[in-house]
Amino acid sequence: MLLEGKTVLITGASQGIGRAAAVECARAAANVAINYLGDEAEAESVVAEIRSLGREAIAIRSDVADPASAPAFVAAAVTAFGGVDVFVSNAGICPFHAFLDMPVAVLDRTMRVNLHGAYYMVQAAANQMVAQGRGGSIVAVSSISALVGGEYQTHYTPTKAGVHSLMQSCAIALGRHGIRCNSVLPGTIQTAINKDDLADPEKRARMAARIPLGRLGVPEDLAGPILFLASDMARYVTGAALLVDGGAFVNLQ
Ligand SMILES: NC(=O)C1=CN([C@@H]2O[C@H](COP(=O)(O)OP(=O)(O)OC[C@H]3O[C@@H](n4cnc5c(N)ncnc54)[C@H](O)[C@@H]3O)[C@@H](O)[C@H]2O)C=CC1
Ligand SMILES: C[C@H](O)[C@@H]1OC(=O)[C@H](O)[C@@H]1O
Repeated sequence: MLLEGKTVLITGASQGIGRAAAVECARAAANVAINYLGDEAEAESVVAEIRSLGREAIAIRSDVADPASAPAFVAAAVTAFGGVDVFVSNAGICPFHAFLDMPVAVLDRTMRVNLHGAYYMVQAAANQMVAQGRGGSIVAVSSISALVGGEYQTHYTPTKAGVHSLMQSCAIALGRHGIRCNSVLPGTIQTAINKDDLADPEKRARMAARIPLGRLGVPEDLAGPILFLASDMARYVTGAALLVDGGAFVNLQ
C-alpha cells in the first residue's frame, strides 16, 4: 500500500477535490485528518467513509485564513495519529466577480483563504515535519488558473499562481529536510465551487468541447495525481507542477 503507516492532513476536505483525495489516501492505507469550514455532517460523512475503509480519521472545523488555525490543525493530527507525513493544502474559494467593480472584501477574503491560508498551513505542517526528522510530502492544489486568466477570476487567478510559486520556493527551503513540495493544477472540475458558473448547460458543453479528453473533470480525477505526489512513487519529484486538466491548457486553437 502506497501510504501504509502514514498520516495525511488535508484542508478543505469535507467535499469536492479534498474529499476525493482524503478517501483515496485512506484507500492507500493512510490515516487522515481533514480540515473544513462547511457543513459538519458532510465532514463527519468523510470520517465515516474513511473508517469504513479500515483507517482512522478526524475532522477539525476551522478557517484556514486564521493564522491560529494552522498550528491547531497540525497539533490535533499529531495528538490523534502521532505525526504528519503528507500535507495537502486544498481549501479554496472562487466567488466569481467582474474586475472593474470588485469589492475590496471579496478580493481580501479570496487572497486570505487561498494564499495566506495555504501559507500558514504549509508552514505549520513543514515545521512539524522538520521536527520529526523523517521528511515528508506537501502537495498544494493550485490550478490551471496559475497559468491562464479568467475574466471573472482576477482576484482568484493570482492566488493560484501564488500557491504554485509557494511550492517552488518551499521545495528549495525544505529539500534539505527531505520534504518534497509540489502542486497539482486542475482544469475545470465539477464541484460546489463552480456549480453556479456551470449551471448553464450550453456553457458546460462549450467548455467540454474545448477539452481534448472530451469532458469536464470530476473530483476523483485529482485523487490519483495527489496520491502519486504524496507517495514515494514520486520520491525524486519536488518543485513540480502537474496539470490535471484533460488537456485543456495545450488546446489553444
Ligand atoms: N473545481 C475546480 O474547477 C477547481 C478547483 N481548484 C481548487 O481546488 C480546491 C478545492 O476546490 P473544490 O473541491 O473545487 O471546491 P469545493 O467548494 O467543493 O471545496 C472547497 C473546500 O474548501 C473548504 N473551505 C472553503 N473555505 C475554507 C476556509 N476558509 N477554511 C477551511 N476550509 C475552507 C470547504 O469547506 C470545502 O471543503 C480549491 O483550492 C480550488 O481553488 C483548482 C482548479 C479547478
Ligand atoms: C472554479 C473554477 O471553475 C475553476 O477554478 C479553477 O481554478 C479553474 O481554472 C476553473 O476556472
